[in-house]
Amino acid sequence: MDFSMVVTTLMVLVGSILFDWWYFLKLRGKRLPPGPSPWPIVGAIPQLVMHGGGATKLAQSLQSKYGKILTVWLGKTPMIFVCDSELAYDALVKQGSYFSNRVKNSSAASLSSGFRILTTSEGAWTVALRKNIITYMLGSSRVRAFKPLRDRAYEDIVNDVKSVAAAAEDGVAQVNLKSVAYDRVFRFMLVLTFGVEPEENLIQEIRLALGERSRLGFKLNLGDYLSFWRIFEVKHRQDLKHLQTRFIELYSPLIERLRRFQGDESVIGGNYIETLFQLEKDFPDFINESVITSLCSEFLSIANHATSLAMDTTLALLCEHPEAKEKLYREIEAVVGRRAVDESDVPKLPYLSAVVKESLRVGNPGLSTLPHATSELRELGGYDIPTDAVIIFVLGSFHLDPTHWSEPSIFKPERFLENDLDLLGTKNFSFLPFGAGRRVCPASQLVVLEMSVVVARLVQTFQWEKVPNVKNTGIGNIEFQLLRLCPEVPDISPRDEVNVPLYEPEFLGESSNNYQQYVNLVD
Ligand code: HEM
Repeated sequence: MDFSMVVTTLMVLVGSILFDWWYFLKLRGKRLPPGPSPWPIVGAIPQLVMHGGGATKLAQSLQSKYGKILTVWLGKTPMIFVCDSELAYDALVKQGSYFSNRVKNSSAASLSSGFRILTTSEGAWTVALRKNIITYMLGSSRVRAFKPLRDRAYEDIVNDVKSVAAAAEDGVAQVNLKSVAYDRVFRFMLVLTFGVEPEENLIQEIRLALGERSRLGFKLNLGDYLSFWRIFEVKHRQDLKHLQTRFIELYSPLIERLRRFQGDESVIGGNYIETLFQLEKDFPDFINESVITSLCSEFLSIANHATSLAMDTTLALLCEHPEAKEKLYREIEAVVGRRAVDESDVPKLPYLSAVVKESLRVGNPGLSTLPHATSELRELGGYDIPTDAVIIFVLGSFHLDPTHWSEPSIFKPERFLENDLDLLGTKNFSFLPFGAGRRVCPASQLVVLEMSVVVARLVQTFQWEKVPNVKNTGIGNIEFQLLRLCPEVPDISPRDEVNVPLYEPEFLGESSNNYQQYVNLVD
C-alpha cells in the first residue's frame, strides 16, 4: 500500500468515526427508552458479543432491569425493543400508519434489488406487493385452490417418515422431522412460485443458494452500525452481489419459460411468477428481472424454515408432554376415525387447534417481528422514537408475560380451550405469533392449516418419542430471522397402519390447468 493510499484510508476511517459520533450525539439528545449505557463509538456491541445469543435475547435478559421498552445501542443506532403487548398495540394499531416502515441495511439492499421486496419496501409498492400476495397467493380462495398441492406434500411427508421407519431394524428409527418437512414444504413452495417442480439438480442448487442467502443476509453486519467497519465488509458485499447473479442464473430458465409459454398446460396456473407478470404491467418502471428474482427468493426463504420449524417444534413439545399427545390422538380417533386427517377436519378438532396455538405461543419460530421503523418522530410509552431507530416487537416476551399467562413457560394446550384468543390479536396482543397491523404475516391461515394437518397425520400414524440426551447443537436465534433451531430429533415407531387416501384432484382455481399433468410432470 503506498503512502497516499494509507493517508486516504486513515482519513476515511477518522471521517466515518466522527460522523458516527455526531450521529450518536444527535440521537442521544432524544428521550429514548432506558437501556445499558452505550460505550463510545461501539455502543453495546461488546455486550452483544459477550452475550452471544443475539440482540433480541440480550434485550429480553435486560427487561427486568430496564423495563418493557428498552434501548440497546448498536454503534450509532438505537435498537428499541418493545416487550410489552399494550405498547405494541399502541404502535402497531393506534399509530400503525407510522410504525410500519422497514429498516434499510446493506445486506437487505443487495438481496432486495434496492429494497423492492415485500419485507423491506415502503409506500405504494409495498401496498401493491401485499395486495398481490394476499389476494393472489395466500388469501382464502387461493389457499383453497392450492389444496391439491398441499395434500400431496402432506402425503409425501408421512411417506418419507414411513420409509425411514421401514428401514429401521428394530422398528424404532430416528428421524429429523425438520429436514423432512422442510424438503416437502420447499418443493410445494417451488411449485407455487414457478408453476412446476424444477428438475432435481436445479432444486438442490436453489436450495443451496437460499441457504447461503440466509447465512449472508441475516448475519449481523457491523458496517450497518459502525460506518468505519464497512471497509472490512468489501468481501461480504461482493458475496451478496455474486449470490444475486447466481439466483438470476438459476431462476431465469424457469421465468423465461413462463414468459414465453403463458397458458402452458403443464404449468400450475396462478403461480407467483404469473402474478408478478401482472404486477409488471402496473409498475413497469419498478419491476424487472432482478426484482422478480429477489421477490422469488424472498417468497421461498421466508416460507420454508418457519413452517417446518413450527411443525418440528410442535411435535417435540408433544413428545415432552405425552398426556397432551395421547389426548390429541384420542380426539383424532373419535372425530376422524381411521382415515387420514384432511384440512376439512381441522375446524372439528379443537384440541388440535389448541395444541398448534400453544406451540406457537411457547415455541414460536419468530421470537420477534421483523425490524420496523417509524416514518416520523413518534412517542411510545412516554419516550421518543426517532426515524433512525430500529424497532423490534418481542413477541416471545408477550407470550411469556406472567401478567397475561399463568405458568407461562409451561406447555398447556388446554388454556386455548378456555380462552378465545385468535392468531391475529383481535382480542388482545398477549398472543401474537404472526405480528399485527399493516405488516402482519400474510400467511397465518396457510401456516396453521399446514401445521395442523401435518401434526395430526404424524400423531395418528406414528408413535413419537424424543431421543434422550440429544443436546441443542444449534445456533439459537439469529437476529431478524424467522429461524429457531430445534434440539429434538424424535424417535418414531409406526402406529397401526393408517390408510392415507389416494389423492383426488379437485378445483385448482380459475387460471389453473390439469392437475394430472402436474402429477405426470413431477413423478
Ligand atoms: C410458522 C410460520 C410463520 C410464522 C410464525 C410467521 C410469522 C411472521 C412474523 C412475526 C412476521 C413479521 C411481522 C412484522 O414484522 O410485524 C412475518 C412476516 C411475513 N411473513 Fe410470516 N410467518 C410464518 C410463515 C410464513 C410463510 C409460510 C409465508 C409465505 C408463504 C410468510 C410470509 C411472510 C411475509 C411476506 C412477511 C412480511 C410482511 C411484510 O413485511 O409486510 N410467513 N411472519
